[in-house]
Amino acid sequence: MPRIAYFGPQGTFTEQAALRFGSDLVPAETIPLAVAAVRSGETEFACVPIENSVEGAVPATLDVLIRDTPVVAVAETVLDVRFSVLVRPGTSSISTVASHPHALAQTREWVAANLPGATSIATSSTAAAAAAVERGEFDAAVTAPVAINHYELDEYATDVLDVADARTRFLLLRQPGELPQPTGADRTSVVVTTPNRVGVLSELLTELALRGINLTGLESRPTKGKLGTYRFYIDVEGHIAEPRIGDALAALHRHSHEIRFLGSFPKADQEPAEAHNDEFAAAATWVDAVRKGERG
Ligand SMILES: O=C(O)C(=O)C[C@]1(C(=O)O)C=C[C@@H](O)C=C1
Repeated sequence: MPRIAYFGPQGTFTEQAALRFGSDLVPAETIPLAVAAVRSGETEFACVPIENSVEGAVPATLDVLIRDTPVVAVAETVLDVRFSVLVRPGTSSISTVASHPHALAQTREWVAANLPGATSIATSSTAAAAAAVERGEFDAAVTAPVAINHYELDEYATDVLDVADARTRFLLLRQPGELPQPTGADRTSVVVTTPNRVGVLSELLTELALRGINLTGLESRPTKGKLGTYRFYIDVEGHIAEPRIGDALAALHRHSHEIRFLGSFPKADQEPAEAHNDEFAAAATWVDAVRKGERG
């Protein structure tokens, strides 16, 4: 049974996501530590959050994907996000509310309306906030609903959320190896650093558009070097095994200083991509025949 390091401690949303991939779970205190477990070979996989429909990309995950030796995503899953507010039994007044910054951001209006005057405090994860409340450090924690099973706390409120239908997407990462088979509904992810000149980003995107490739995500993060220099994280529909995707990635390689492949894997929604692969295959067959002098 492969071991999966996950962004913990026990009771995080990420633990819920990781349980969809396996049951031999190893909690890590931070996202970098979860990924470090894969890089060192301590676990085969790591499960980490990558983006939330309300708060956007998870910067800690973007940053760790580009550091050190490569890791690639082999699967993803999407969880509906709904928070619980947990308190120590007998709590009568709440003046501090702790949670992961993404969770605090998604419940800001609820906290302002229901716990006026309470101070929000950021913790490393939602479950770390529950543990801190249990220890008496804060009055309340904004957590995943499953956290109630792991900590000696009471539910003060459930189904807490400012924006309905919030979702978080999680990746299952491992060291590079054999790629998952294409399914017809895949996502491919790369990160590139480009030369700093006019139009370079539009050139990258044009390479995708010309091949009928649907962009599903574009994020930038500072290179942490010179001010104003960025890396671009590009997600597209399709699998590197498809000629048009392979061709587009080769074009991105030509346009960039650095490129790192972050995986081709089945999309959680399994909605087939509009691939036009038959047209690309027919065109390649025609070029091949022309080269051989068999067609005009
Ligand atoms: O702290 C957790 O429970 C997590 O799994 C992290 C995380 C996130 O990074 O966005 C996951 C889902 C929620 O949006 C809030 C926090």
